[in-house]
Amino acid sequence: MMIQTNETPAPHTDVAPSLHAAATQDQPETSEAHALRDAHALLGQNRNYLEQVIDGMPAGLLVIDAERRVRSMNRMMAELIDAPEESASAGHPLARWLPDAGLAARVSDALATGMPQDHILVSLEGHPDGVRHLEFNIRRTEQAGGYMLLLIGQDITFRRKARLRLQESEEFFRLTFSQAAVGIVLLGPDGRLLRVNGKMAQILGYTEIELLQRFFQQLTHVDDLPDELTLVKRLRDGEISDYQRERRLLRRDGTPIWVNVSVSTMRDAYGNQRFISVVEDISRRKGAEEALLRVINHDALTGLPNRVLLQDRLERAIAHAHRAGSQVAVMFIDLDRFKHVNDTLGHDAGDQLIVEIARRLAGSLRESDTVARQGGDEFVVVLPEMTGETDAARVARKLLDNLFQPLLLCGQEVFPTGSIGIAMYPRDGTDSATLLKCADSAMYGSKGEGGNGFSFYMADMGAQTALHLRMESELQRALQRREFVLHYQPVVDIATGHLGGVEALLRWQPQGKPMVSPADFIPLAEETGLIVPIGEWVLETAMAQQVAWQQGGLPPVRVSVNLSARQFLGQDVAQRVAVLLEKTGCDPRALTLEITESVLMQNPVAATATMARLAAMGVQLAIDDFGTGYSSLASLKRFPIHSLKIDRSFVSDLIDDADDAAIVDAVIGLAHSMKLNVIAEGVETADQLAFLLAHGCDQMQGFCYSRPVAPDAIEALLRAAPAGQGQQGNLTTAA
Ligand SMILES: Nc1nc2c(ncn2[C@@H]2O[C@@H]3COP(=O)(O)O[C@H]4[C@@H](O)[C@H](n5cnc6c(=O)[nH]c(N)nc65)O[C@@H]4COP(=O)(O)O[C@H]3[C@H]2O)c(=O)[nH]1
Repeated sequence: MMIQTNETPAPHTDVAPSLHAAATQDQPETSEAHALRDAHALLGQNRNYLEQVIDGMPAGLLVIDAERRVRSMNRMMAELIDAPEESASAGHPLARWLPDAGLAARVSDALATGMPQDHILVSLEGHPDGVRHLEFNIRRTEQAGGYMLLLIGQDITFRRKARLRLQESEEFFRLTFSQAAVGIVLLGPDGRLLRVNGKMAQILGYTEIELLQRFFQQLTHVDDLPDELTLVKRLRDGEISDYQRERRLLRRDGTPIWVNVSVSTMRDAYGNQRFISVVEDISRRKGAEEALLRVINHDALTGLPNRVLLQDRLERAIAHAHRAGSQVAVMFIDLDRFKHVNDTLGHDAGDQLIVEIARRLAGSLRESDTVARQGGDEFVVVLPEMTGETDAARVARKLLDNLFQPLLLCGQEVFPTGSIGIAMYPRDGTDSATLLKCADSAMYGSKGEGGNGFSFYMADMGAQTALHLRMESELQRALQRREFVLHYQPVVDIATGHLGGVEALLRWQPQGKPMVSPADFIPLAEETGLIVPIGEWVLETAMAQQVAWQQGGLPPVRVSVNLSARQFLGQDVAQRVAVLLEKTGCDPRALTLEITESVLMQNPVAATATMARLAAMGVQLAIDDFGTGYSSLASLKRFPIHSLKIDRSFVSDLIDDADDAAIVDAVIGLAHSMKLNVIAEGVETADQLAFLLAHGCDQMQGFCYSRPVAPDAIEALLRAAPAGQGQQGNLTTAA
């Protein structure tokens, strides 16, 4: 640095030799000269010192005169403005090194006003490291009557870049925070929301301001709150530094929304503990997951849990009961005659019925109970926390009552009923598979008792189920092996004792085994659907027999055939009968079809239509087991029937029970008023016969006349007494 002073324009180096020369002459030095020499020496020292200080300054210093010419600059300034040697730059105009209009203007101001000029930014292009940013402060000094300006410059390139970068990153973070696709929340240790971004507000349906007045405790679903509070406490206590969970938060309208929250702990600039929570809306994924789970765990038709979910619920109920020392009831429910609905009214009606049954079952139970669709027309109910069988029986009764409500299917009124089997945990089993198996067996027990009821599992039911299964396959084989035969029971005109006809009754004679009663296998055949081919065989055989007797020269005999529920309601029976009449050549007027009263009442509309078609063909129709189905005689008016068969149970107590006698009497009277032929079943004694005769009953069947017998026994009877003119006889011994 060149220090230019006012006392002499010459550099100090010029002064020193002369002073030195004066001292070397052998002349005594005057005290003035001595003082002057000392002063010069001191001045030289000071100047050196000053030059060193100025050159060592961490700032650049540049001195210009009033003409804006560079008078001097320190080394730092030379470096900053990329000027050559200090001396080489002296005398050059300032603009040569700092061609900046802003600086020039401030220089003018400083010269003109003497006011300090600060924070003047100058950017110099062309530096090998890129643009260099300098900050100048200007001070005016007076020297030798003129003004000089001191320009103090600092390289702020790095600081400026750093600030720019800081600004950029602040802006970046501000944008990231406000425009992030995830919700971001800053929380205080008490759970108060201190900052939230727009996405968070959007997820929850609040404004950002509204959220800032809330605590996370208010925004968390009650089911998730305990876990959340535990985790926040652990964060606060420093046990963990972050956590991540799937949670339900509450939207402004109170609806829950699934989110994924990642919470971590941090300290703010003042050292306060804060939690930063990143919240991601996962409701769509959860929705898809839940939809998938529903598909996996629920029955598509009814929306009820399926067997997968049932298994889970049952196991939970068992585990809970195990802990609580309570009981669980498992109910297996099977609809009675469901296949019949499917067959007669079609699958849509079947589906409709299943949906309605599901609704009724679910509506009869508490939320803690489970009703699942096991498949087809089978449902399973799990009742946790039972105190015993009485509890379970009460629910079963309620279920049956609620099922048995009229339902319109394809314009027809249907009264659904079901059979319920009940197994109890822990008495009948301690695992889900055993309990389900027991309930299933018990259900078969209930079916065997005629349906529309419930049975508890009993230890030997497993054996019964196995027996049923065996019989089912044996029945199937029986048809192929021709193990079925028909026996015929005479129907006698009471007044004359003449043979009025015969009833065909099925017998199963398995090879090498005792004969099986139809009462033992018809319900099973009905349940499994085997009754359809078996019934078809019966019809065809009975018709063929009727024709054979007639072709054998015997007088025409009326043959009655029993039609099962499934046969009558489940297939186009009129069409089948027509085909068989045609095939066998049987006269329709010689055929009576017997339908039980309960079958008629199951679906009166369909029954009327079928009966009308049969009657139009000339076939006669009889109501079997009358009195057991609770229908009134008046309700039979609409059916085109010819005969009424009074159930055996009324006839058997006729003599001892005045009520039964009154009923039989009333039935005979009313039936006659409706021009119906009355047949009494199961007449075993002469007293019963006498009563019936006295009360005008038309016909009878019973052991007192004949048991059901093989066809040749009937043939013998017919030969002895032609139909219509038959004589009283006793064929009982032939049975
Ligand atoms: N105790 C007593 N019983 C008498 C007397 N007279 C007749 N019986 C019995 O009463 C039943 C009358 O037939 P059902 O009421 O139609 O009752 C029938 C009928 O509902 C059904 N069934 C029999 N054959 C067929 C058939 O071919 N098709 C269908 N669908 N069901 C049949 O099986 C039931 C029982 O048939 P079965 O065992 O042959 O029993 C017959 C017959 O043997 C009597 O004086 N005293």
